[in-house]
Amino acid sequence: MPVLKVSGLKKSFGTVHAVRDISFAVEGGEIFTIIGPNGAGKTTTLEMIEGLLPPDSGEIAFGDLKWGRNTEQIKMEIGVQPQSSALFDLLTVEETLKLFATFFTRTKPVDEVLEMVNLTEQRNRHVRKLSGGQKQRLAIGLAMINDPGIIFLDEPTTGLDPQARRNIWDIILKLKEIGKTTILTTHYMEEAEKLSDRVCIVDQGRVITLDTPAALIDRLTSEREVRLTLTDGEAAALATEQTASELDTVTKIIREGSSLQVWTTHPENTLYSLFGFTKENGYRVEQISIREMSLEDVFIAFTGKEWRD
Ligand SMILES: Nc1ncnc2c1ncn2[C@@H]1O[C@H](COP(=O)(O)OP(=O)(O)OP(=O)(O)O)[C@@H](O)[C@H]1O
Repeated sequence: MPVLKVSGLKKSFGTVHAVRDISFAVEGGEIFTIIGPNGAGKTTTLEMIEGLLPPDSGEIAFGDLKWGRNTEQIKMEIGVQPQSSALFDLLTVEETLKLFATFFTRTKPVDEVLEMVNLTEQRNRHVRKLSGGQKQRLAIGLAMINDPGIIFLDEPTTGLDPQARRNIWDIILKLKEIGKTTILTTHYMEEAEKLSDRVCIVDQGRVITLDTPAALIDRLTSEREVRLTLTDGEAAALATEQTASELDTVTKIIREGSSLQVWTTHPENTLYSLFGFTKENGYRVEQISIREMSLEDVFIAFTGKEWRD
């Protein structure tokens, strides 16, 4: 049984349809990531699931538990990372954790939480003195203070530098190691690809597609981009372009000077044919590569939009 099942969620604000139709199920222990462009409805979806915002319609079930009927039990089972702007500047890290611990009957020892989010050394530091990354780690610590099974992290790495982002990734992976379920939203494609067991792409309030990062990428790999650069200049590249355009497996070619980008359904066969041609004509190939597909390509293919962080 999934630990969370969401069916047909809808939410409008006046005339804005923030969430039009969102359904998915999350299995225990997975890192489940919702990605989508600005305004796609990610935060609205999370807030409905977290019980902070009532949906206009749709169902949210944590196993057998539902908001309204089992509100107190659900609050014990989930951890929500507060916006770091909601932290109290004049409290220390430890005081903040202890304060949040008073909201719950069951709590994880503060020392363990400090250790998990790597803030043991900063335990006596005031919140206002923390770096952006440290504040975010504290916010994640607050989400785990009641030792929940399911943790919601809404864009935990937005605005952080690459090292601070990686520190947060380590915490998310540690949570997985100890069997927690994490539901994450992010703007960063690389992050979704690296961390997620499954990725749900949302756009305009709807689920566009949902699968493992590898499976999503596989769906696109029927076509690959082969790049080659010839040492013998533009004329050689032109002739090679002509040959490539006659191959059945080639769907698109872009030539810039002596470099070619060739999209093909069969990269190996295409390369054999092109190498045959260049060898026959005495052209030398300086560089060659087959580009790896990324989750970013999947996003563009499914939404028709360029990805911007
Ligand atoms: N309280 C609100 N009142 C009115 N409109 C809202 C409210 N909250 C969200 N919206 C609108 O609903 C849409 C979805 O917003 P939401 O914040 O859920 O998207 P998001 O995917 O989380 O975006 P971002 O990546 O920018 O955080 C947007 O058009 C937003 O302006």
